[in-house]
Amino acid sequence: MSSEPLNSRTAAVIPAAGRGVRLGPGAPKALRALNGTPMLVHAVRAMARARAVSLVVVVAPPDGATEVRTLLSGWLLPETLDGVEVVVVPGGDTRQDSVRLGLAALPDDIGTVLVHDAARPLVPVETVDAVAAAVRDGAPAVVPALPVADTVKQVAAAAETGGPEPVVGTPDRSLLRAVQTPQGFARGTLAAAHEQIAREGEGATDDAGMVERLGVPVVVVPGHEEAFKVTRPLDLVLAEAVLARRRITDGF
Ligand SMILES: Nc1ccn([C@@H]2O[C@H](COP(=O)(O)OP(=O)(O)OP(=O)(O)O)[C@@H](O)[C@H]2O)c(=O)n1
Ligand SMILES: C[C@](O)(CO)[C@H](O)COP(=O)(O)O
Repeated sequence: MSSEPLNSRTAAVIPAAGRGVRLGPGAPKALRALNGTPMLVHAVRAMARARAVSLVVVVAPPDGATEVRTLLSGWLLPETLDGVEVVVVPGGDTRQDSVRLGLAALPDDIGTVLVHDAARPLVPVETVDAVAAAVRDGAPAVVPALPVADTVKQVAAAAETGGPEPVVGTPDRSLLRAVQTPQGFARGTLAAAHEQIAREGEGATDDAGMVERLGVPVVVVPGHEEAFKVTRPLDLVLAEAVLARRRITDGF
């Protein structure tokens, strides 16, 4: 069982401080529009719609917190947020730093934390609810994930030759999962994982990976195809197509 008090609240931390280098030149990725609405606004709405979430901490580019605050106050009218509070703090040089800075902004009564990439703006609310429920049911760390569709090859550590890379193995695909966000945590577990990683000076590309290094169990719940990460230009095309379909089928 989780050691979090039963009456504690759930917050979502949204790291949104990345540049979006792989997306190509332009504004920071989280501020770029999808069908006219900034990606970050979609992401905040996705978190605020979740039953459990009562606070959203947006981690803005290090020098962009004021701009992001202004942008969000224009897009997110309080009456559309159903009482969910939105706070903006400046981020850091890496995703890991940004999440740590977001965690530092949480009030004491937050016991469950969902960490969600601004770059996954279209995650369905059912996925967010499932992650939050699994944490509140006692799992200290929960990741949504999908089976891997491609066969995956492991290659040798980068050679300097620039020639073809030698394959050293083919992991059993049925045991692999592609993980998404939001990843959900008992707050104490996530804070301890970030503290350990910062002390050891190591890096990790996701928060659950840090928790694994603590030796704390991480569990997987089903992810969703629409929770994909907008990383490269083609992902923008897919995201806008999903939004256009939602407008027809769901009316938003
Ligand atoms: N210093 C950073 C770097 C990344 N992120 C956030 O982490 C999430 C996942 O990162 P990714 O998709 O890799 O975004 P970028 O770092 O912006 O992309 P790229 O690597 O292409 O520059 C994004 O919401 C991004 O804004 C962050 O908050 N702070
Ligand atoms: C957290 C994450 O989205 C899980 O898939 C991913 O690890 C972020 O990685 P990136 O290198 O910042 O794209």
